[in-house]
Amino acid sequence: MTPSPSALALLTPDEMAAVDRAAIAGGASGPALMRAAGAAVARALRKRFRPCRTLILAGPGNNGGDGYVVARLLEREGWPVSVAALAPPRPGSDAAMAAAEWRGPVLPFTPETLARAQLVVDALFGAGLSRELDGPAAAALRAVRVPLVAVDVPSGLDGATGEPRGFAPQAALTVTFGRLKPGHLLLPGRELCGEVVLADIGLPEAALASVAPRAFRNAPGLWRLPERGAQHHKFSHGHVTIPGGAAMPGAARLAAMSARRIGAGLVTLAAEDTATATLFRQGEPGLLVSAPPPEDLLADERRSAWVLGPGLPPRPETLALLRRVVEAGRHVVADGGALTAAAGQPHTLQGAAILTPHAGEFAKVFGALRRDRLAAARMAAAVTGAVVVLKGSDSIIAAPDGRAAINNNAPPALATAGSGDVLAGLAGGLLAQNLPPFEAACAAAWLHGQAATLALAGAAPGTPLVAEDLLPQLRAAWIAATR
Ligand SMILES: NC(=O)C1=CN([C@@H]2O[C@H](COP(=O)(O)OP(=O)(O)OC[C@H]3O[C@@H](n4cnc5c(N)ncnc54)[C@H](OP(=O)(O)O)[C@@H]3O)[C@@H](O)[C@H]2O)[C@H](O)CC1
Ligand SMILES: [K+]
Repeated sequence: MTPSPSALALLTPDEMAAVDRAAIAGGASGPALMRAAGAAVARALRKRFRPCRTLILAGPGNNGGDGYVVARLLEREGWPVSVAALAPPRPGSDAAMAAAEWRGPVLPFTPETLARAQLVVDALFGAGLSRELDGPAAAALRAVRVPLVAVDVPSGLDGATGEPRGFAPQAALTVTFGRLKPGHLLLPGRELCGEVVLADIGLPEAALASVAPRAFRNAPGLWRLPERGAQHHKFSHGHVTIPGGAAMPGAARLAAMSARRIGAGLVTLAAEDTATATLFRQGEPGLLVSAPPPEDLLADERRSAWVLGPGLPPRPETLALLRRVVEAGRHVVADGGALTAAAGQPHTLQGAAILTPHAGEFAKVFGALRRDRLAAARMAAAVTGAVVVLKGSDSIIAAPDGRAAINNNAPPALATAGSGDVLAGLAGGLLAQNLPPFEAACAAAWLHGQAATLALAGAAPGTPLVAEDLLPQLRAAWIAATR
């Protein structure tokens, strides 16, 4: 079933803290939320592990408070549990109350204590992480050699960015509450969390609704694919134009075949020179091929969407063509050569609808990628006014208004030659069908990942993929998105 946008919402640790405050201001009980959080961790853990010597590493805040609840609930089930407290909870806090209800062993926070554990529950820091992890906390987590279950996030992982601050341990399981955080989906956070369980701890809807989310998990429900009615004809499904060059004619062809398969009414390959036109004419019979120069096609206003870059050289001419198409008021997806042609001059991409850089192209255009890639993608979108798809295993789709989606359905094998051309073609095909740029970019990224997942269904991990394998899967990906 398609999830609702609110179920796809991601909240940063600060936003989650605001939800917490709103819940408590609205009459919810802090200790009850903590008991529900601890119970969710204990439940998830009991499902996956057999009773064994379990050590709870408890920090001074509410993350530690959750840990004391876990200790109590596991012990009640007969587990051999002990707690090692990094620091005592603040007197009078909910965590202090949870700690007072723990009557079992409290061991010194030492390497010897850790060495005896068969399972570690990391309840040191969660949403309240305020600085780099160091000292005994970092040393203890670095020394863990047994499965680790993280409460909310592996301690040290920044829930807003997915980047470790100082250090974050590798968890087998992470149990989080109410909403996922960007850091659960952004690499390396996604890998460090292991399996992620999202538990409902009874946060009131009104409290959750009091914070407007700015980030989302990318999935159908965040966008809808265009509807196709009987009264529609090929022009109402848009016309995509894709200029292509002699150096890499396959790139433009892959983009064009993808745009057709995602429902664009007409797709034209606009040849840069006559030799390329000859090559293009040997392609799919349903593709239109036009003779050079591509600019001649601008007079036809029905050519509403253009994909510029796959297989084009990163030359000033490519950038000049992009400017002419943008100035003619067309929706442009800028990829590959069109992006590299704009190295160091991001303003030249203003007016494009969607930019699809991988990390290397992003750095060339916008400068070295900062550790907070979500913020970097948002910055690039704000500077250019375009939707930016920062491609990777955790592609970030950022809109100029600050909305962002994180895509997490792409298998690693998708990092292959031509894969980006398919993505650009999908985005162009959806733009031509009048999807707004953010929705078109999100849908393209999801369909791309889904097509790859379908192409690899049943294959052993590590099985390679070529971009052409995606094409026959696009129909099934479409169907999956509309269920
Ligand atoms: N709505 C919910 O999701 C609920 C979540 N719960 C749990 O609560 C935590 C968040 O609790 P909070 O008390 O806000 O924060 P933490 O427990 O993560 O940590 C705060 C304390 O840790 C100190 N700190 C922070 N970073 C470091 C560091 N690198 N080294 C040493 N000490 C650190 C911090 O010190 P300050 O000096 O910054 O004050 C605090 O003492 C959430 O993650 C959930 O697990 C609720 O239980 C239920 C509702
Ligand atoms: K933690």
